Amino acid sequence: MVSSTVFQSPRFSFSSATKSTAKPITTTTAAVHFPIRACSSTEAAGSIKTHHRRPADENIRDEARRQSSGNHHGFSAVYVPFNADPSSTESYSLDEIVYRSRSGGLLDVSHDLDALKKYDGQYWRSLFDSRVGKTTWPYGSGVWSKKEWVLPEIDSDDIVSAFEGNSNLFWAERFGKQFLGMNDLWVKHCGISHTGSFKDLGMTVLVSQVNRLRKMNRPVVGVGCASTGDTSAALSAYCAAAGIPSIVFLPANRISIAQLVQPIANGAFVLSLDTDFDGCMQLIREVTAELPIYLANSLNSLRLEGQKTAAIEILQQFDWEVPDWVIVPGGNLGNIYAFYKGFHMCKELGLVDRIPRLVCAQAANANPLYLHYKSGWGEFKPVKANTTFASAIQIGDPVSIDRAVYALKNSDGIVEEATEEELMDATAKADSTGMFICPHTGVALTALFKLRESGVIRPTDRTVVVSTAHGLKFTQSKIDYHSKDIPDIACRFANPPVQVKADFGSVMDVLKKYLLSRDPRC
Ligand SMILES: Cc1ncc(COP(=O)(O)O)c(C=O)c1O
Ligand SMILES: N[C@@H](CCOP(=O)(O)O)C(=O)O
Repeated sequence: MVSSTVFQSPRFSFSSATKSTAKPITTTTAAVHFPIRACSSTEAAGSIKTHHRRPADENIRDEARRQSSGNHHGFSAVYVPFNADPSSTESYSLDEIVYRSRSGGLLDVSHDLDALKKYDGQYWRSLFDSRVGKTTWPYGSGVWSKKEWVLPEIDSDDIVSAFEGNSNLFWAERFGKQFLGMNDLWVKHCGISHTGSFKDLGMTVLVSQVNRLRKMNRPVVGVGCASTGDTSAALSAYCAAAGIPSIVFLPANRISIAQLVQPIANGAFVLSLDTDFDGCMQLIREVTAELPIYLANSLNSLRLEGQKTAAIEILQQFDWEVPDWVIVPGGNLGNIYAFYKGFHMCKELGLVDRIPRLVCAQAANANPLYLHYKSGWGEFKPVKANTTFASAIQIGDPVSIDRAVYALKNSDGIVEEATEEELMDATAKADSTGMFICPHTGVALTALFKLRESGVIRPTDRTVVVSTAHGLKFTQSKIDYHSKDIPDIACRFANPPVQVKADFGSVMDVLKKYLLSRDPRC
């Protein structure tokens, strides 16, 4: 007999290749200068075997410092107004503390592409491939393995990293076949990461730059963010690792316990505010304009430099073949632009010859981008975001709206939405095939279901769904679903535990019934 009371049972503790003519970049691996040329990854791996272990009293940061060859290649980046008129000359050093352009618009980190183009696509592919899976500082990180494209001028010694990135690209074989008739469906597990979400990719870059600014005696006493949970978790962890004070503004009672406890445990100064995320965002912007607190939300374009590496990684994991679709759940809308930027840079610099079509997926309860798209990109109107199980994207007035629109227009993109029932059903279906995804990934999967049903995405299209956070951060939503404890939602795929008397006969009866129901011959 199935009963929701079994969730109190102690057994179910639910209740609680062309060679470049330019001089090669010298990168350090284990103990020697390792000139990376346009070589295959096998060649690179072969060289590693000859390396000696570093001296016992030296750590990997010391080793990188000793071997540092500096940035002799002239790679550089500056802030420029986002989507600026080509005639604009406005730009700022990344060592300035600036989040907005003179006209109040967004900024973008602009790389010296001419310098990067001195090396061809094969060169960059080989360089990036040669760094995967190593422990060399800082290239062991999936973000810093692309350092020349991220923050080319930062000293490796200033980098704060947990060797984030290099996340699993999972072939969703059974889910794709059973529910979607798809053969080439993949999930990029960005949530399998240091603090359990893709925010680590951006935060390693932002906190590293803050570390550099503080060493330069710039007025940065702490770093602050507004958060629906994941940004604050990443910020507090990276700041704690570097000994930098972090301050987080959280909307009271709107984030999961697992997310709340992360900044608390990492020693952040946590303000729980009686407002929603948009209210917190407004407050942190006002506060960072007055106090020496550096803004860590994705309004700060530094973050997106790290996040864009997930797109590069996807290409790399497909051996530099381009997928047809990439689906990303969207809230404050920095990430969809970060993906666009990563793909676009790879095309611009000759690593690939096209970019995938992007889909941004929103919860119907917090869908300002979807409404904007449906209006034919008319006038953008923020909304009051309602409660959603996808709580990290409960955002009504996204700061990166202009970036998202740009990314979608330039990738022949689509915006979809998911109701609460759709996103929870999609999550349960995915989990039933061995995943354990967060509700935001459920939003992205719902978009995929809809685009498959309408025939826009074809059965053979290579499709990547970006999973943005670890499912373990959102267990309460799964408990509610599998308890069938959600008003107005049928919870059709719930799988509650069965309460059964602790005697052999009762257990056998239940098991026989179950096995019969599962026997394909019956
Ligand atoms: C788990 C999760 N998924 C998706 C998003 C959306 O990312 P973005 O705000 O960059 O659109 C966020 C944060 O907003 C998040 O925390
Ligand atoms: N989901 C985010 C919301 C803030 O987004 P950000 O990318 O602008 O920091 C969070 O986890 O706080």
